[in-house]
Amino acid sequence: MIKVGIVGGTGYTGVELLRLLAVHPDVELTAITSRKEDGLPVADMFPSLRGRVNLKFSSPDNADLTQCDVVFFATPHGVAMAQAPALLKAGVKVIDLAADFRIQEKAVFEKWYKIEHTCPDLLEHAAYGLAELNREDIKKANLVANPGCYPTTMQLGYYPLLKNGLVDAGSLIADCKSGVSGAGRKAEIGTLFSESSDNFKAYGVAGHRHTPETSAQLQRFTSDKVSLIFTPHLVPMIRGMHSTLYARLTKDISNEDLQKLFEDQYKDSAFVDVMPFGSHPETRSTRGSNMLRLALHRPDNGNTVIVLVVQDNLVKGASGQAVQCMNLMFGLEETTGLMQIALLP
Ligand SMILES: NC(=O)C1=CN([C@@H]2O[C@H](COP(=O)(O)OP(=O)(O)OC[C@H]3O[C@@H](n4cnc5c(N)ncnc54)[C@H](OP(=O)(O)O)[C@@H]3O)[C@@H](O)[C@H]2O)C=CC1
Ligand SMILES: CC(=O)N[C@@H](CCC(=O)OP(=O)(O)O)C(=O)O
Repeated sequence: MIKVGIVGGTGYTGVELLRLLAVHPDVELTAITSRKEDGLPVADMFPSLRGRVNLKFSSPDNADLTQCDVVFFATPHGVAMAQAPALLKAGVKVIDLAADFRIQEKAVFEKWYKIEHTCPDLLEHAAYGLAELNREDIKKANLVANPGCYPTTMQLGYYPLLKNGLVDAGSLIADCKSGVSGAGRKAEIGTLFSESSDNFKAYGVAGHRHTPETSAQLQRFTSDKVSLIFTPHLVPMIRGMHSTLYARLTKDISNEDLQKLFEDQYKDSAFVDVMPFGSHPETRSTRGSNMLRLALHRPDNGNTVIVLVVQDNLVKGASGQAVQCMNLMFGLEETTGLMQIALLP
């Protein structure tokens, strides 16, 4: 059994890890931390876990995480980098759900996150945790940087187009929407019920930290210069993400061939569903599951291709993706413990 520790067990991605790992056949939950709830039984805070998780929260200072085989950091940016060096030295694998190891260039990370990077020497050793595009690196890694939720949709949607040189890499526009749980469980005015329900707005239009993360990864897929305009929006729902990705085709290709290209690309990826051409994927078809669904469109058969992508921001966009990486790091079947079907309605 893999002994698992979770730092940040009271947040949304933390409790989502607990939901998935409590029924994972190869996992023994070993330590779950919270600074505020030290000593509280986990199931007292989350009754959905009664009878499934018998541990208590412990303070991060007291938890002996070195007894774990792997530690997930479901914490704000900057927390994992403080503890990862010692854990790695003790032979513990680390999966960070925050951005500490996502961006290879220290200066770029510090510019966008406004935090000094305290272990830049580890950046080159971190595998970027998007299994569909980086499976072999993740299998060998001791340190994994789990991607941001929006970047997951943008990369999986744009990858086949860029890799095959079909679109102008300088013409990428991503119009993305997230449910409110994407902002985490901490109290903030913008995520109060009376602020975010029955309301809709864009944010971060002038610049969002997922742009440098996504651009750097997309640039790996093409020698052409990538230019990405990314606009996130907050939608009045709890879970779910919908990304509408636009690009200009530069090659003559039929819709059938375009569709086949995507189907071939993801035929061995259990968590990417390429829907029939012209479909309209719904966020609820992914709710609670690790599945990302996408569909291609081409209005008036013109030279604009649109990729619609949906996922659950807390599963494929965060905790499910992290478990997928853990499976690969420990030589398990990638899908172990992750085959839940989405909740309807
Ligand atoms: N929500 C989402 O959809 C996604 C989130 N992410 C990323 O995952 C990470 C976690 O997000 P989310 O679960 O939403 O966040 P939450 O705000 O819901 O939870 C944060 C957790 O971290 C703990 N924590 C906060 N500060 C510290 C600290 N200094 N040391 C140790 N523990 C700390 C908190 O518990 P306590 O205060 O009790 O210690 C809490 O359990 C973030 O980096 C986020 O950007 C990534 C993809 C999607
Ligand atoms: C709705 C909402 O606020 N979403 C978050 C993104 C959540 C995420 O993916 O987080 P990290 O990349 O920060 O880990 C945001 O835009 O900041």
